[in-house]
Amino acid sequence: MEGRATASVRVDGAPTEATLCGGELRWRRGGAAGERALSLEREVLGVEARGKEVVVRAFVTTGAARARSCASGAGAGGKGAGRRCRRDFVLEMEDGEGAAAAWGERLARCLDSFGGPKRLFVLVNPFGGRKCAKKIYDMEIKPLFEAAGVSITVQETEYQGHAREVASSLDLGKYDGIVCVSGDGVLVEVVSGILQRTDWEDAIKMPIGVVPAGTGNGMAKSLLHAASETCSVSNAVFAIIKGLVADIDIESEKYRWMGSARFDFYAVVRIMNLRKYCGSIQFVPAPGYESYGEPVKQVENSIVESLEQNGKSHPSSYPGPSVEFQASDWRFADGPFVAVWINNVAWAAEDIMAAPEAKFSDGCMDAIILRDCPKADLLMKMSDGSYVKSTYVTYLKVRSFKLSPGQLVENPKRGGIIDVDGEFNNFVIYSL
Ligand SMILES: Nc1ncnc2c1ncn2[C@@H]1O[C@H](COP(=O)(O)OP(=O)(O)OP(=O)(O)O)[C@@H](O)[C@H]1O
Repeated sequence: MEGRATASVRVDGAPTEATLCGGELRWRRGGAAGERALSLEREVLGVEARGKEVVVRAFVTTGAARARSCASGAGAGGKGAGRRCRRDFVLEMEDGEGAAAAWGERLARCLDSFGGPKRLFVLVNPFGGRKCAKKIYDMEIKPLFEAAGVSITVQETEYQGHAREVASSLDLGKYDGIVCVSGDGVLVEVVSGILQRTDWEDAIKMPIGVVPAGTGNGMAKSLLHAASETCSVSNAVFAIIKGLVADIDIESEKYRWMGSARFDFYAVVRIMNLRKYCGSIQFVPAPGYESYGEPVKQVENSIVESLEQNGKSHPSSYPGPSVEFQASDWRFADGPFVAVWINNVAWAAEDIMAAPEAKFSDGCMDAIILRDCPKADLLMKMSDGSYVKSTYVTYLKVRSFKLSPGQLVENPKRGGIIDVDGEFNNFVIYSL
């Protein structure tokens, strides 16, 4: 961080002194307005010298949220800030163009030191959610990237599976990150595409961001919630520009949680409508959960074979998880079940906290097993995750999981639905 610098400036025509110190830009405002402080890291997107003026492009917290964060000592624009809005501040340098250019460079160097992305590849799914991702991109996302001086290459997805194809062949050397303006489905496709690449071990290091523009947006909600941010389009874009998400220690563990299953790092297995289904589950419990279920005497060969098959269709792509579990590690539970969910992020959608104990990097999947439950009881308590305390719910962490779905109890001719983030499956195994 550079040392303290001061300059005589005019703001809104009034003379004052600007100070840059410790990553904060301050100046005194006229009348009772007092001092204005901008945190370059948490509030400034970009800066431009224009003649005698330095234009500071900011994304500041507003009203009550700002007052609260200052009063609590969190500093302007600190974590947990509420609504933000775009605002330009113009500092007119008393010493003319040379001073403006020097201050512009000084501020730009400080912003660069935070390491935000300079070149992003953005995938927009025009069919996600309420089909307004394109409009969201034009109205809310593009202006923020432009203010931050980020160079953008945009690609609209044209059909299902397109994002996977693009990610599998994209020239990653040209970009600092991939951003999905979509729901979770396109994000999953991007990760799958990257894992199909022959250079997947390097490619998986590419930062991937998501801006919520789908129906559920569970991953965007989970990431922003973990960073104590409200789930919104602008907060997601700001987090991408500022690398705030990386601050919460996802970066170092990215490979682990993304590589945790071949097809999904965020997987929800659902049997909907509170009907009861036969079937069974087998799992390797995480440490501390060994008492759940019953011991399995002999692991079916199919489990081992299926896990070993992971990745074999593309010899040089991601080979799938290596499995070293012994037969004695496996346990089982038989149905009937109302629902079986496997998650490794907390939020399944913006308003459904499916797995309140899920952590990005704990090396486990969270299994939620519902044997029976009054429907109203379940729906009411899902928004805050407290439904897992219900006596009808079993919640445990597992290292490996197999679901063998059965038929509907009331109608053996009908099976349930297995949903892996929107894609139907007949038979599912997840392993870490
Ligand atoms: N142009 C397109 N036409 C049809 N389908 C598309 C197109 N582009 C992408 N898709 C598909 O749309 C599906 C859903 O996308 P996405 O996840 O963005 O939104 P969502 O399903 O509304 O949100 P969520 O997954 O959070 O519930 C993906 O499977 C993707 O392959």
